Amino acid sequence: MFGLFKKFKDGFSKTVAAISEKTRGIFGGRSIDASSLETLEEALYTADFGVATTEEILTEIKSAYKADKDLRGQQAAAIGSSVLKRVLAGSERELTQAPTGPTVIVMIGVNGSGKTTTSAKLAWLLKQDGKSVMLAACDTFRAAAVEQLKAWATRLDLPIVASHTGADAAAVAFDAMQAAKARGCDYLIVDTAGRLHTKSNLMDELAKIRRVLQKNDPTAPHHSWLVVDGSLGTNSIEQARVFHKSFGITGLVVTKLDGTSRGGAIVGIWRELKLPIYFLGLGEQPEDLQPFSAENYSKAVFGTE
Ligand SMILES: Nc1nc2c(ncn2[C@@H]2O[C@H](COP(=O)(O)OP(=O)(O)OP(=O)(O)O)[C@@H](O)[C@H]2O)c(=O)[nH]1
Repeated sequence: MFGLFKKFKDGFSKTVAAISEKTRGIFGGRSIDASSLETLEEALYTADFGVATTEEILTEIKSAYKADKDLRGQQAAAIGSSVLKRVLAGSERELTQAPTGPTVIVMIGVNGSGKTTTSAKLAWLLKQDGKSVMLAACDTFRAAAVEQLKAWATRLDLPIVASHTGADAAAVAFDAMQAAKARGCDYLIVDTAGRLHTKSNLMDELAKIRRVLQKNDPTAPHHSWLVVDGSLGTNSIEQARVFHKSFGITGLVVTKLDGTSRGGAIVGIWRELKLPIYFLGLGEQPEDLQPFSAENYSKAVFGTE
């Protein structure tokens, strides 16, 4: 659904530029040599592909180079791209709808990771697909968060249940769930306050939100997604691990990849956590949330299309 290769290409342009600057455009067409292999290795580390993936890519390119001293940059890029696709096998997951009632998606993450923006973008995407969506403004902690989501709801013409800053987030979730059911909505997207996984009172709040959703539907929430700031690179892995342990994350959204040269981090995140990646944030506009595609990603970062 919705996948657009151009969005991936544009979204990862900083990562691609960083690799190509370092390697002086190795994938452009000229032949590979020992020194370009070395700079490629450096470039892959800089783009945050991590040790295991960088080694895997290099090993395969080196063995192709051994067999053919005239190996072209484009062939090396195709090898890199196919290694990525292999490593990322199983990482994509399409958003599915629950058999009955609203499918409830809860957005979780540390402060500023992009939860509010992602909630709005996802609602827009689903609306484009003909689904009815309701937003729940459960970030009652950050002063401007409720207004921010309300502004998105107005801009995108979406229903929203909101209260005031400081209100009980679980009470908002309860009301939103009832409203979504009463309206027969296909999806309910619950934005929550940013929190550090070390703050137990805020982690308790998440548990409470989950409990009140379950009062209305024992199978809810159907998705508990951790929204991860991709520009933090592999530093976000440990954070994700702890969230997963204490809350049971069912998937990831990786945001802000358009603003970073560390787009390789996605591979490390997948290798370490093995949590499905549903969507990527590749910009600030509604259409910049894209379903994760290992194929598009692999092609975009190695410029093989
Ligand atoms: N470039 C870019 N910016 C993004 C993306 N996603 C979010 N942002 C920006 O990141 C900033 C923080 O996003 P929010 O959605 O407010 O983050 P949040 O997680 O709701 O923040 P808290 O409620 O404080 O935890 C905003 O300025 C967003 O516009 C993205 O994919 N690309």
